[in-house]
Amino acid sequence: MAAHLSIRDLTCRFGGLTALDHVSFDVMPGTVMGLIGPNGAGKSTLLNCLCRIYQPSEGSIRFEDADLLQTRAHDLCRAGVGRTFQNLELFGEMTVRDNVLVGCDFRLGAGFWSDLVRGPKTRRAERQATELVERELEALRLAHCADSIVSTLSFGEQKRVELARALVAAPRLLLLDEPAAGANPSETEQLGRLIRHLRDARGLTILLIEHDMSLVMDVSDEIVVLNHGQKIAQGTPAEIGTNPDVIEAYLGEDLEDA
Ligand SMILES: Nc1ncnc2c1ncn2[C@@H]1O[C@H](COP(=O)(O)OP(=O)(O)OP(=O)(O)O)[C@@H](O)[C@H]1O
Repeated sequence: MAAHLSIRDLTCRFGGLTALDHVSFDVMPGTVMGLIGPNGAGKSTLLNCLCRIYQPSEGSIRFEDADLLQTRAHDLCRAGVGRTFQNLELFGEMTVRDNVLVGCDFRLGAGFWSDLVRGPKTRRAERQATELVERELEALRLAHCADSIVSTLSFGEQKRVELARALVAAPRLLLLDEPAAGANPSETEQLGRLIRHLRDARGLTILLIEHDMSLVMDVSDEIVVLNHGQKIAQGTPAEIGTNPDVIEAYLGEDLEDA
């Protein structure tokens, strides 16, 4: 089976600092790849290269048939790549429903002239968007608070709003940037179930960047470990949990208990 996401020799330098050093790995369709590493390992840099925020110095990133390095940041959604953010990037004073509706923007635009006069195409697109949003709110157990102002919700609910907004755009690759940061243990457990559901029921390919080792070990099919910008290991959670190089890199953190 061909890889869904293929990263080859990805290298990113900031002046004299090599934040990513010839990192290569593949993510297979419909699997969860965990990306871990101690602070400063290069995880965010890799995500920023994927999201076209940083321009790597060398290497390639292919997703399906596309060269992602030729894709502009604002076209990633159209290319099938969705993401959530480490620090929630929501419109705090808007309702849950309106926040999620924002995610439909590219998918259902009817065109400038139709939108201007609110023609039939635009009205059809609006109906479709409403249906999509309601479906996603239901799926993510947010229907009960659809009309609530986002900033009044719990942290876990806000995380689900962000996820719903990414999902209405029907991504095929989902990038999750520390989704468990700030979540309590029960929210993290729910998140794990949700990630597995997105993989198993929707067939999404997921790249999960996460510090919470219990979540990564729980949901990942495979894990890539970075340290000082280099890939030091790749394998199943069981292999990674007992890998001496990984344990060495995480000295002080108990991987086996995670
Ligand atoms: N825009 C930048 N300019 C200069 N250096 C940067 C920049 N972004 C990241 N770095 C450096 O690159 C290295 C990797 O950082 P990065 O944020 O990718 O690590 P990380 O694994 O995400 O760490 P953390 O888990 O702490 O978020 C660090 O030494 C960091 O200081």
